[in-house]
Amino acid sequence: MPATDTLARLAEVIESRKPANGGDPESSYVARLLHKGPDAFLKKIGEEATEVVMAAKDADHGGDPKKLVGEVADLWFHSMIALAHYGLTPADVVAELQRREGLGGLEEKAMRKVRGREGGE
Ligand SMILES: N=c1c2ncn([C@@H]3O[C@H](COP(=O)(O)OP(=O)(O)OP(=O)(O)O)[C@@H](O)[C@H]3O)c2ncn1[C@@H]1O[C@H](COP(=O)(O)O)[C@@H](O)[C@H]1O
Repeated sequence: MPATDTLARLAEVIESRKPANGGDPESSYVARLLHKGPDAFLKKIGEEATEVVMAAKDADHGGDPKKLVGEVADLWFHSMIALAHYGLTPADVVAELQRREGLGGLEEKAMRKVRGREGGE
């Protein structure tokens, strides 16, 4: 099954947990975070990003690299709650990655610098 299908299905569940859609903070973790608002889920994103870094550093020191999978899943999941709150979907992120396909990071950085200079003239 394509990974994007899984992300789309999860996005639908998250959407259904919004307060406006009847999400119940008593019975749903997602509804609880959405009910608490951006400070709550943005804090979780910061924590999960730190855990990704820590899992990678552990792997550098002989730990199991597979632990990264769980930490990245937590980061993606909480980022998807933020996307939903701001009216965005994983499809928007995939579209952005598709737009970037074939455009090297160094090339893109050089283009930004040229645009910056032109903007400053
Ligand atoms: N993918 C996830 C998912 N990943 C992680 N989590 C929860 O995220 C929470 C935070 O993870 P932590 O490791 O930080 O746990 P913690 O230390 O208890 O954190 P705190 O909440 O206390 O800050 C945990 O309770 C996890 O169970 C998730 N909860 C839900 N989902 C998906 O969201 C769907 C809807 O969930 P509900 O809204 O809860 O029904 C589920 O069916 C799943 O598909």
